[in-house]
Amino acid sequence: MAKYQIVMVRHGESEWNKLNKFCGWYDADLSEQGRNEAKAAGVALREAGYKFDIAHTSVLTRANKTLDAILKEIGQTDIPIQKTWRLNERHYGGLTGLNKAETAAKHGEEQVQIWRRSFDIPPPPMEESSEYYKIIVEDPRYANGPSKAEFPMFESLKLTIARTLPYWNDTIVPQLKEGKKILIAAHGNSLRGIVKHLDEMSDEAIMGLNLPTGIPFVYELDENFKPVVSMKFLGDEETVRKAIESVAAQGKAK
Ligand SMILES: O=C(O)[C@H](O)COP(=O)(O)O
Repeated sequence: MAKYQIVMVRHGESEWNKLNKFCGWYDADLSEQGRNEAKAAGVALREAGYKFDIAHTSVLTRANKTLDAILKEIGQTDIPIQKTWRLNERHYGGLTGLNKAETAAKHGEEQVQIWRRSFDIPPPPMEESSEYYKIIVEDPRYANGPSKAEFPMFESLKLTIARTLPYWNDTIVPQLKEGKKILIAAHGNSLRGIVKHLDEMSDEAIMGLNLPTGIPFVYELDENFKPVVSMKFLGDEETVRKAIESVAAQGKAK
């Protein structure tokens, strides 16, 4: 029997999703479509009657704004919001800012698929000479963490999970145990990490999972935090399928 329930949502389309660029820790804003998706996510949650006690999000604007739009739509802008770098998108290293289709044309679709979806093969590191290096490393939102030693220059999904899971275990699970109703607004790969953990997906199986932007999904968990209901999307099947396929297709050479 389900004891706990938690809702998660990947941010709406960002300006860099729209341009099909590897984004990672670059702080791209929502696109107009992304703002609409965030609002629609709020409408879906409102219509399904969801209410929350607390929300968690990354320190990146696209996730924060998605959360704000949802809370506005469900009339809950006053609930506590906890922001953490641990829910950030994976750091895309030296790929940050590159167009995914152009990268596939240059290095091959297979290589891009490995960079995007392999469990433990990381992208190349972000060099200090990158135009994004300082913008990210010196961003004041990281003043309280990650520490210099923890600050990533690239991340595989495995490395992403290694910094996301402690937050799940030490912050989110205790709140669920207290009976809190929780919403997480985060990113494709930080959420894939949580999904992999909850559904005990193999390193191979997780490669096939793409999360759509802006469509909330629900987990119902038993007393041992094992899913009774897994990844139930609040959207019609066809819309969800198409949104997932379009994320998967981002790595195809045109
Ligand atoms: O950081 C990014 O580029 C995306 O938000 C996630 O990208 P991916 O689907 O290529 O992993």
